Amino acid sequence: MLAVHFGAGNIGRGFIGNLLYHSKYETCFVDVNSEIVNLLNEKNEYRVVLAEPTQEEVTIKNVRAINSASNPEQVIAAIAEADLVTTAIGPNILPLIAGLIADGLRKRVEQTDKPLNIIACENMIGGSSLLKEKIFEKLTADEQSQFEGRFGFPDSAVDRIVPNQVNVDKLMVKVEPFYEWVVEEPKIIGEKPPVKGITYVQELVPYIERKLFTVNTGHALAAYFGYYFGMDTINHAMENKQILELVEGALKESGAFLVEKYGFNEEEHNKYIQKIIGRFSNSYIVDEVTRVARSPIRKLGPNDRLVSPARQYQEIVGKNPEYLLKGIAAALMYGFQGDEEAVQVQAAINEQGLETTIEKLTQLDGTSSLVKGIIEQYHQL
Ligand SMILES: NC(=O)C1=CN([C@@H]2O[C@H](COP(=O)(O)OP(=O)(O)OC[C@H]3O[C@@H](n4cnc5c(N)ncnc54)[C@H](O)[C@@H]3O)[C@@H](O)[C@H]2O)C=CC1
Ligand SMILES: O=P(O)(O)OC[C@H]1O[C@](O)(CO)[C@@H](O)[C@@H]1O
Repeated sequence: MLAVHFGAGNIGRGFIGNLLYHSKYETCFVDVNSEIVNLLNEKNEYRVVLAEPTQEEVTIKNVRAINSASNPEQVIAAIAEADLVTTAIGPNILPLIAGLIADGLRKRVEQTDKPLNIIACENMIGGSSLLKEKIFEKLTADEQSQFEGRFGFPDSAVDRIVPNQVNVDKLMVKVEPFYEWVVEEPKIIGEKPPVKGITYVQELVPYIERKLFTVNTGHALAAYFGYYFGMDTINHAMENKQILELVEGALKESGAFLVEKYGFNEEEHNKYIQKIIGRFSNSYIVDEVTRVARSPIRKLGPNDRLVSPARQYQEIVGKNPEYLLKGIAAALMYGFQGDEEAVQVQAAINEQGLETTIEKLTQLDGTSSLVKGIIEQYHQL
């Protein structure tokens, strides 16, 4: 079985590639980083090390790679033959690979009528659906109806913390032991990809909201408050009592609406929160706050990990959240010069003012109590 995976980065090698290998796939990575592509083709294997006391190590074999910038025709040929296509490249990059995938699918229909599933493994709601939309924009109406029944784009939720790392062995990747990959079954076309480690569910939304608004909300808050209080890494931030309380406070707020909305068991959900806080505090992982805080414009978006839980808390619980709004304020203050989006946010606040910037980024109404609450928290910080 052949899997074509876009993005040979942390999640690509450390998580998805790992599961694909253990499920007997040959994995063809597609990336634009020529160093990583060349190394993968030279070695055809790499190591994954677990960030825990045992430092257990596995060797992932049966891998190769294609540089899509220089060899797009090879990517097209690989998609035409693939049994599964996956991505872990970042939400902002998905639209950029849509044309190449569309060409691959065109070639495939000339060669075979075998169905294919394309699964985006990104930190976002509806990643595969977005990729489908962008691919379908490239197609004629006839192609759209032909592709509709043949290619599935099930959405998915992926959870595994893999920090940025510089290792002597450049292919080696250190990952936390925990992982979860949930895929929506109804949108699969043909047989379910037999990947050991995928949990197939009938309805993904509760899983992805629980994950995004707990793991990613808490992580982002640890990063934004960590940066605000001058911390370098997430586990150092979590050692700070004040930050721990702020993160726990926000997760109790997101938990309150998640439990109400989806009927999760409250006690189980509290255990889930504590488990996640434990994962953030893993001292075997050196995860810089600037990685977890990256791309604040994306993270301040209306459907992302900060604004969506704040809005849903207000709608479902019936009052303004406190910690989530404080977290949004901390994200607005994030001024790391090495992050282009952080620089843009600071410039927007200086040039257009706080309220207009909040409105533009979050798409919340400037007169709403949520925006007023964010402004109040911003001035208190
Ligand atoms: N690192 C983590 O702990 C987690 C990350 N994620 C999500 O997984 C996705 C990937 O994140 P990471 O692996 O951490 O990022 P990363 O930066 O380590 O890897 C991304 C890879 O995509 C490649 N890439 C960029 N543009 C490309 C293009 N046009 N075509 C092909 N490849 C391209 C890059 O060269 C890089 O190797 C993101 O959506 C992230 O939110 C999800 C869960 C956990
Ligand atoms: O990858 P994003 O969306 O920038 O979010 C940052 C953080 O969220 C996580 O992916 C957790 O799932 C972190 O490991 C991580 O990097």
